[in-house]
Amino acid sequence: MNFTLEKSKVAKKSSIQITGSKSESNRLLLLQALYPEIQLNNVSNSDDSNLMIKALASSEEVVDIHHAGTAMRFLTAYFSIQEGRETVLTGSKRMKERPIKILVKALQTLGAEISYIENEGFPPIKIKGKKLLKHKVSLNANVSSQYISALLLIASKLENGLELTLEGEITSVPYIKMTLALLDAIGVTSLFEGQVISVKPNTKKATVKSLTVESDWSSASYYYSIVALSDIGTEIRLSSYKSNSLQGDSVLAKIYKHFGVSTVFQEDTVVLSKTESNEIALKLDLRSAPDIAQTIAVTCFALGMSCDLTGLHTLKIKETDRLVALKTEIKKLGGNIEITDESLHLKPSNTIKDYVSIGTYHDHRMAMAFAPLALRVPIVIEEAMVVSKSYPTFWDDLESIGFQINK
Ligand SMILES: O=C(O)C1=C[C@@H](OP(=O)(O)O)[C@@H](O)[C@H](O)C1
Ligand SMILES: C=C(OP(=O)(O)O)C(=O)O
Repeated sequence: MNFTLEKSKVAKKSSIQITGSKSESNRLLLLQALYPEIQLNNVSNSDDSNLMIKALASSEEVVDIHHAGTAMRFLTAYFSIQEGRETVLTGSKRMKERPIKILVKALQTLGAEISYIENEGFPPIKIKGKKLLKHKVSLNANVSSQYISALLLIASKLENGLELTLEGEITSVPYIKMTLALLDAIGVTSLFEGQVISVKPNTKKATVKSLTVESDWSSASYYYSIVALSDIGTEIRLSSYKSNSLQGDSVLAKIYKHFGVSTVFQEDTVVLSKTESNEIALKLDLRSAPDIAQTIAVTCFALGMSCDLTGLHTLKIKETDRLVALKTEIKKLGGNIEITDESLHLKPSNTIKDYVSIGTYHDHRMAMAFAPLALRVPIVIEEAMVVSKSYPTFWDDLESIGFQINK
């Protein structure tokens, strides 16, 4: 269903409760399957986390994880060590286009039995779970960090642990560090030095009984954009966040200073407020925070700023080719935008066309990144419920702060 967002204005002060990080939740859900004594609080209510919960509880042969990339990658590793179990792991049409060969090859090197059902290198795959006896493997680290996290998550349950050698430039590094920090939190020892990560085997129980997931910073990005496009003095409070986050997207606090958004932590609440800003151009390398590229590009466009974003090589294999999708939709709005295989360049423009119908391409972040434009012009968001992949209550939350949405 398409939603029309009339030109809106947000309340001067408002509060939003976002649920747990999808990335932290999907890691911890897998770790909970390996260490059942762990209890989790504030787990993400996203479709992707619900699919992860369902998949881990399923005893069916076919497990369908729809659009959930982390679930696809993490479960490939998980089912590889479920001795005696045969699983077919499949997903949506787009999932069948998202590469998985680097991970499958690494698992096969460790001894896993995995075969391709349709196209070599892509889901669906058939996994015969068994004990993996090898512990050393090298893999290309420049395509997706999810392959590395997947291996690290099962590493402590391998007989000799794991020694991973990362080849090439390591992409999305904070997500790898998040995985290692969560392993550390349950008592698993690891070391990340240069291009090598090693994880010790662990036959003991987890050293903690319960863990609380921090709320999702990628979801917070849309409120950063909303505050950036609002009047000076506008304030939005988001809970439950930490200043020492494991999520790389918490770099938003630093980045949005360029747009006049200040971030203050008050206990577990983060307070965003709009202040003066005179910046007219932004240059950023986003290889550590790819999921906020769409939000930032749209904020710059709305503010009539020029922007050069680099380090975007992973965007082509996400829910859609996000570089092409951004170019197509920003051009429809009247923007002057160019892209390469790893970058995006936006020239300043001072008009935005109204009632443009924004295509979302089965990508939650296309819908959410363009929504703040309703603070400038009326806009239509196609297939608006795609947001449920990471943030099911997004539209209700936007209405609660003043957005006028015709559903
Ligand atoms: O490990 C994770 O939770 C994620 C890693 C990133 O993927 P890449 O490493 O493929 O860039 C990110 O884009 C994705 O949304 C979540
Ligand atoms: C890329 C994303 O998710 P995934 O790779 O897990 O599908 C995302 O949430 O932006």
